[in-house]
Amino acid sequence: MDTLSRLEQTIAQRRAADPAESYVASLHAKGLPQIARKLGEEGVEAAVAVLSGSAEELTGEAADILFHLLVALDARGIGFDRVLEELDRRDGISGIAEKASRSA
Ligand SMILES: N=c1c2ncn([C@@H]3O[C@H](COP(=O)(O)OP(=O)(O)OP(=O)(O)O)[C@@H](O)[C@H]3O)c2ncn1[C@@H]1O[C@H](COP(=O)(O)O)[C@@H](O)[C@H]1O
Repeated sequence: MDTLSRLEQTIAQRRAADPAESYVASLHAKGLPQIARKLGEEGVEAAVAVLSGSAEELTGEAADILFHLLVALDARGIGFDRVLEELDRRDGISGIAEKASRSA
């Protein structure tokens, strides 16, 4: 099993754990707004690391954002396979051409 699939499974298992013992459960206990807030925070931290962080710092922030994205998707009942399907659907469609087709 690949790393993201394993993490997705772990997150789903930890959702209903004791919030005192599980960070995933503690996020759920605080609710969707907190899950969304953490994802936003991690996004900003990753963006800052792109501009001024070391390779190590950016790697850590990238891991944080993937973790918090998986927690958010799980909270909304959306499997990561759906995201991968969407990326597969976009495969070979230039972002420039796609944008132009929207304004046509
Ligand atoms: N990959 C992660 C992971 N990445 C980051 N984090 C946590 O995410 C939090 C990041 O938030 P911050 O850096 O903002 O730190 P903070 O200020 O302490 O956080 P808040 O109190 O603001 O939420 C930290 O507490 C990290 O420990 C993670 N927590 C858990 N996992 C995975 O999830 C699994 C289940 O974790 P538990 O639910 O804790 O058992 C673990 O086995 C890991 O595989």
